[in-house]
Amino acid sequence: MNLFNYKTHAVKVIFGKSILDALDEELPEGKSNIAFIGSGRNSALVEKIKNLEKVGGVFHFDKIIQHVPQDLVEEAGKFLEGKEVDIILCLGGGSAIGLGKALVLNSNAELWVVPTTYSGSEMTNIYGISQNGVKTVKRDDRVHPHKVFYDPYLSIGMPLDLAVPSAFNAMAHLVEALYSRESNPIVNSLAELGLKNLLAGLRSLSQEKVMTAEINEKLLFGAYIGGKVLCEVSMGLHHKAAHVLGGNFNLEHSKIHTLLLPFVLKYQWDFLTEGVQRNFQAIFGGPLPYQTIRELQEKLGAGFNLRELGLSREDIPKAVDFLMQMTYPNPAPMIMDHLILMLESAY
Ligand SMILES: NC(=O)C1=CN([C@@H]2O[C@H](COP(=O)(O)OP(=O)(O)OC[C@H]3O[C@@H](n4cnc5c(N)ncnc54)[C@H](O)[C@@H]3O)[C@@H](O)[C@H]2O)C=CC1
Ligand SMILES: O=C(O)/C=C\C(=O)CC(=O)O
Repeated sequence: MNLFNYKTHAVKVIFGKSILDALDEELPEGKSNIAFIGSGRNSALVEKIKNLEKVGGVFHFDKIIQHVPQDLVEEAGKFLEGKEVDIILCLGGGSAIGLGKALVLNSNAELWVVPTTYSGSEMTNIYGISQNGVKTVKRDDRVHPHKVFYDPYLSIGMPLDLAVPSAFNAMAHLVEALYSRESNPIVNSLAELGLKNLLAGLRSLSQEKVMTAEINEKLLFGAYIGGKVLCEVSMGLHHKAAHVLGGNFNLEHSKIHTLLLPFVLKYQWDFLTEGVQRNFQAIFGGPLPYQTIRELQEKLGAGFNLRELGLSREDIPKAVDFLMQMTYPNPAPMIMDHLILMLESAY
């Protein structure tokens, strides 16, 4: 008998329906006022939402900045002051969703999310706000979205240099869930399912070289499960390293996740149990899954290195210092020289 704890969150997921049809069905009777958080790229859609029968007013805040600066939260808060908002509707990537999460902390509105990348933030109770160059990441169940809408046609025009790294960001959540100390049979099965969908989507993309609704559906499904497991179990070295390199050295979020993924999995490999190794091998279809991942990244034009992402070589020991100061469960021991070697090879 396996003994485990499993905490999950109440959220309604509407997968595969056009966002306008889905909103029409999900909005309560009467007239709802909506705070729409999403970039100006969505103005045409906002006009269509305004025309839905069950919509009262739509207040569109269109300034989105990665890592959610505190000043931006205050600016958006002022914009919404005095407006009776029933629903905060975020449409965009992790940055738009992050701003919506910060706003819902001071609001009685429900948080509804339409993700257009694969960050997975729409399925988590995690939020981050940055101030004076420092990003603070917390968990709070009040920021977990109430409803999530996945519309594969909406983000079909996503450029591949955004889609590919973002899909590897989702893969990182699933990979770390598979070896998380808190994992359990439910999270394990979910992680396998998510990885199979992401791999199928990425392999099709590497052949077809163009995003289709079918590929986007697979990637969105993998991202949905990726966000869910990110919320449900603790993450290890990979996420801490991405947090340090992204937050403290300002490297782009999804690209740093992409780069770290094979290097960190290699670092962990010998410390994974045989059962976990076999699980990875079965999912990725080869003896060394970290190699399979890197080869797939190269085929997709995402075989990045730390130098081109903007880190200077002298910053490697500084980054490792930050990592050594953090405490978190991880399969492989944190050994300073080994971590430096890992980042040197990623450089
Ligand atoms: N709280 C959580 O659970 C999580 C939070 N995050 C946070 O989310 C942020 C990163 O989110 P990402 O989604 O990677 O990037 P992002 O939200 O910063 O978007 C990157 C760029 O792509 C554009 N974009 C978004 N969707 C598009 C589409 N379909 N077509 C064309 N352009 C599009 C955006 O306007 C932006 O310019 C980071 O701050 C990260 O820390 C990421 C994962 C989980
Ligand atoms: O940094 C945040 O806003 C919160 C969590 C994440 O970004 C998770 C991740 O590293 O993808």
